[in-house]
Amino acid sequence: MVNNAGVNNEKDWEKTINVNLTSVIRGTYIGLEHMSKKNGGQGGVIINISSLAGLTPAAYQPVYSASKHGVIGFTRSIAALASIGNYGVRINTVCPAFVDTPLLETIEKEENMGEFYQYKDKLKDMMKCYGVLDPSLIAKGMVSLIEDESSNGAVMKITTSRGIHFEDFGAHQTTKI
Ligand SMILES: NC(=O)C1=CN([C@@H]2O[C@H](COP(=O)(O)OP(=O)(O)OC[C@H]3O[C@@H](n4cnc5c(N)ncnc54)[C@H](O)[C@@H]3O)[C@@H](O)[C@H]2O)C=CC1
Ligand SMILES: CC/C=C\C[C@H](O)C(=O)/C=C/C=C/C=C\C=C\[C@@H](O)C/C=C\CCC(=O)O
Repeated sequence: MVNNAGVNNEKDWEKTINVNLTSVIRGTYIGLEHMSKKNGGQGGVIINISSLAGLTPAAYQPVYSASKHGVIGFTRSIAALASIGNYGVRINTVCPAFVDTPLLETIEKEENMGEFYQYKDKLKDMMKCYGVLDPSLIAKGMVSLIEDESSNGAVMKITTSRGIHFEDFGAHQTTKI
């Protein structure tokens, strides 16, 4: 199961939270209800789509970034639970940088960018600097996650400079305290 739907809308930012985060949580719970071996399901893989903006600050997309940070926190947590509870379901996050899809056109619209519309050229400069990925590379990353039985909870990043790779949260998968 892939929870992929997403919007970039800083003007209607509640919608961004609803679509990008609330729906991912709801979708994951529905998926687990059907897939978890605890419920008589056959197991499987759930992939939740976040973004590189879920790992770094995004100055002109603060709520988009918050929603994507939320996806990572929720997914890593529920993946840990799935492992402890022997659900037989692996759950992962994928964080692409810019990808060549209609989503990128939203930066040209005041109705999406709201007060951050004035910074649209800065976002375009970022795209020029970091490049724009072909969607096929995201599909390739997802297939490799589905095939890799050892990576429950892992956060995959996909960038033009480093290709498909993983965020390193350290051996204990947590922060220093
Ligand atoms: N394009 C990019 O640069 C990047 C995109 N992403 C994420 O990838 C995912 C896919 O986005 P893209 O294909 O790039 O954008 P897109 O705009 O081409 O596709 C988004 C899809 O979400 C669906 N959607 C939006 N609101 C919905 C709703 N309320 N109910 C059901 N479906 C809804 C749309 O119908 C559309 O099919 C999103 O979660 C996005 O945040 C992550 C990183 C980079
Ligand atoms: C603008 C349209 C809406 C969303 C696009 C997408 O979801 C998004 O947020 C894309 C972000 C792309 C970021 C690209 C580069 C970012 C660079 C640095 O800030 C990241 C720094 C470190 C990552 C290093 C790595 O592990 O590769």
